[in-house]
Formats: sequence, structure tokens, C-alpha cells
Amino acid sequence: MTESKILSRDQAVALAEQWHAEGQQLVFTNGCFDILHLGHVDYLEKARQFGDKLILGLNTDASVSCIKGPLRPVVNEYARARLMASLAFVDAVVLFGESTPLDLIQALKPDVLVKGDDYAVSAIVGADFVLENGGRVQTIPLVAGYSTTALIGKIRHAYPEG
Ligand SMILES: Nc1ncnc2c1ncn2[C@@H]1O[C@H](COP(=O)(O)OP(=O)(O)OP(=O)(O)O)[C@@H](O)[C@H]1O
Ligand SMILES: O=P(O)(O)O[C@@H]1O[C@H]([C@H](O)CO)[C@@H](O)[C@H](O)[C@@H]1O
Repeated sequence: MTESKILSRDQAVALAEQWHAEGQQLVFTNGCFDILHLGHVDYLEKARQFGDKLILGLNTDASVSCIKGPLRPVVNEYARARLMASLAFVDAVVLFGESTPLDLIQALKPDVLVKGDDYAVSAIVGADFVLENGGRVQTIPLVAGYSTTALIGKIRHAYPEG
């Protein structure tokens, strides 16, 4: 069951240490992933190619609400975690409740930190830490026309009565 990919922070740290001991390159990325869309899938599949294993940090519901507003997320954290874990190129999913994944990144010590190129490298949380530890920071071009916000807008337009 892909649900087994959903790990606690301690489990993920232990797995990262095991993978590093095996000489495997660990890729990390993070996000809210509220209403999964093509842009998410495209960038995650590409992110995985930067190393051997991909750990995904997923914002908890409380964290998403803090970042994206009280009406978000529309998909709860368990459902979002299960959806992300179902992707073959995602090797582990870890929920984090902070406003940023910095503590998680410092605990996992990834070799490659990835975000979509809606973020400048200088604005990517954890970039300094990963670079100072000899790792790389990669951004991946967005798939034009896809965002959760845009999807919500389309749904609201199609069903104005809500
Ligand atoms: N169209 C896209 N193509 C590729 N990557 C994307 C795209 N949209 C978002 N991402 C990436 O997916 C990750 C999660 O982003 P997020 O969950 O905020 O998606 P979003 O669609 O931008 O959501 P929202 O509209 O709520 O901000 C981030 O690393 C972001 O760079
Ligand atoms: O889904 P989002 O909004 O792309 O994810 C956020 O990314 C932030 C990013 O890592 C900042 O560099 C992060 O701080 C925030 O917690 C969300 O994961």
C-alpha cells in the first residue's frame, strides 16, 4: 500500500540516513498540493530525476490555512498525503505543521532541494542550508496555465451557487 510512504518526521530522518549510508542522492521538495494538478505531477516527476529518492514535505491543513488563507485547503491533509504517496516518483511523504519546511530540511539534509520556478532560488526556504552542506538547489519550469487557485476559480465560475 502506498499509504506506507507517509512517514513521521523521525521515520523520514531514519530513512534519509539509511539512503545516504547506501550512497543514494536524496531529493527534497515541499508544498501544499491542494487539488493536485498537471503542474504538480510534471514538476515532481522531474524533481525525482535529480537524484535517487524523493521525499516530499507536505504542509498540514493548519499550515496551509496560515499560508493560503482560512478557506484553504479544500482537500484535507490525509487526502493530500495519500494522493502524493500514490505517485510512483514520490518515495516518501512527511507532513509538517510549521509555516516553512526549514526544520524538516535541516533534519533530512537533502542533496537536492527543488521547487517550481515560481520561486527564485534566493527565496527558497532551506536553499542556504542545502548549499552550505554541499547540495544543489534546482527550480523546474512551471507548466503554464495550471494552479490550484486557477482551478478553484474555474470551479466557482462553473458552479456559482457553490
Ligand atoms: N503549473 C505548475 N507547474 C509546475 N510546478 C508547479 C505549478 N504550480 C505549482 N507548482 C509547484 O508545485 C509545488 C506546490 O505548489 P502549490 O501547492 O502552491 O501549487 P499551486 O498550484 O501554486 O497552488 P496555489 O494556487 O494554491 O498557490 C511548488 O513547488 C510549486 O513550485
Ligand atoms: O505549495 P507552495 O506554496 O509552493 O509551498 C510553500 O513553499 C514554501 C517555499 O518552500 C518557500 O521557499 C514553504 O515555505 C511553505 O511552507 C509551502 O510549503
